Amino acid sequence: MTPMSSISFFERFEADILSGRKTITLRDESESGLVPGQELPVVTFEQGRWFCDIRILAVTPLAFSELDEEHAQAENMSLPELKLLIGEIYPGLEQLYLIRFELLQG
Ligand SMILES: CC(=O)Nc1ccn([C@@H]2O[C@H](CO)[C@@H](O)[C@H]2O)c(=O)n1
Repeated sequence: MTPMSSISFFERFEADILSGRKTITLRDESESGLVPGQELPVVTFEQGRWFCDIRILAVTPLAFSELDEEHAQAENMSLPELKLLIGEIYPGLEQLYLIRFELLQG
């Protein structure tokens, strides 16, 4: 599988990522090949516009049913909001991957 050379986020999460309020993302298997220690550029999903670089800290399988308050807090939202959002992005998908990351400075 070709390694991912960038990761995209919906533009509406840009401010949360840049402020350090959002430190995880939940993705499907197609984006689970990231490796701890890997540094990569972050672009908007809508325009492909670069807005920061991140370092991957961990990639862990996580079932939708295991989502808890701690995950929601790391997403800077409530648990019901997070579950609704995941259900919209990945309808019916149980097997998610939790990707922890840190923001790299300038
Ligand atoms: C193409 C594609 O899937 N793009 C995605 C997928 C997910 N996410 C965010 O990650 C968290 C958990 O899913 C939530 O904050 C989501 O909004 C995102 O920004 N962009």
